[in-house]
Amino acid sequence: MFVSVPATSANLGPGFDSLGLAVDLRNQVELVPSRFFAVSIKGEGENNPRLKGNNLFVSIFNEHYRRLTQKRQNFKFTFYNQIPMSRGLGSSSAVIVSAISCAHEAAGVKVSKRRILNHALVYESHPDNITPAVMGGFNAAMVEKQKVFSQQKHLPDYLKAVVVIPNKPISTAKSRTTLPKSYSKENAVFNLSHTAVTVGAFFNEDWEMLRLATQDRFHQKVRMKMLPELFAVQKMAYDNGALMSTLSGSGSTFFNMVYDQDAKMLADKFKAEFSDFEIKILGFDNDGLVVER
Ligand SMILES: Nc1ncnc2c1ncn2[C@@H]1O[C@H](COP(=O)(O)OP(=O)(O)OP(=O)(O)O)[C@@H](O)[C@H]1O
Ligand SMILES: N[C@@H](CCO)C(=O)O
Repeated sequence: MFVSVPATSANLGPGFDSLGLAVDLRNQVELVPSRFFAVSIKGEGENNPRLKGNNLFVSIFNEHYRRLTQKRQNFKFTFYNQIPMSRGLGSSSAVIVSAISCAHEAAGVKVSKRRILNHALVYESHPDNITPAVMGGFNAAMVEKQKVFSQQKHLPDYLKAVVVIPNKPISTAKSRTTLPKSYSKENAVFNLSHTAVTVGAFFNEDWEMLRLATQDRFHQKVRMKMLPELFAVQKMAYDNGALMSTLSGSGSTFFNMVYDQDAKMLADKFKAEFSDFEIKILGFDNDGLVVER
């Protein structure tokens, strides 16, 4: 059995802890019952010995498998990872969502995507990455009484993401501690109004509106100062036709959305200027969590 989950870009500028979308880059895990516990990793993380032991996936999987079956059973897990770790592309959400889904599959218990999402909230308290990871597409999400409520919009093929992935990781947990404890009314109204128009622009496919609407006053500047080249990345994106250019999650990746025909030109400019960073052109993912039995 295979379970796969896409990478995600969260916040999308002003929509802190609420907005996110899924891109076409996946972590896949294969699960086979086995006499002995075994982990094999291909791709991202394959040289990280910490991931071979009791990693985040295995601990969440075991917790749910035991809850569902009251049994202990060994499995062989093979991970095919494409999502870079701690770079703001939702690697932790992909792991959390795939572990919960795999545990239900292995236990033979049917489960809806909505229920998986609500379980995922226990491990990641903000819903902006886990929601597109499960549902695919663009999502606006909120939490009420420990449940996620969200609205989804599929994204068209004629839009592409050009992602700039720095060689430096940023831990979400650590980066959240650097954010202000409170915001002025003026800045709160700024982010609230820009988030509202961003959501409207996605739903109405008014892509040109995103340039103005996706500005933020809550988190981006503070975080970008940790890697000041990101200011130049954002300027280059806007100078070369980007529809939006935002810090992806807590960083360090920068997410740039463009029309298909502008993607290669922008990617080439980034490659020429930021040779230490990885540049990828990605489509959007409208499927979210996929299980293949
Ligand atoms: N493939 C993986 N296998 C096991 N654990 C992983 C994997 N990918 C990520 N993790 C865990 O998630 C942590 C990274 O989570 P973090 O929230 O800091 O980054 P992110 O999810 O990539 O970024 P963001 O939340 O900003 O999108 C890693 O330190 C590791 O514990
Ligand atoms: N909304 C989260 C996304 C990263 O997981 C943050 O900005 O910290």
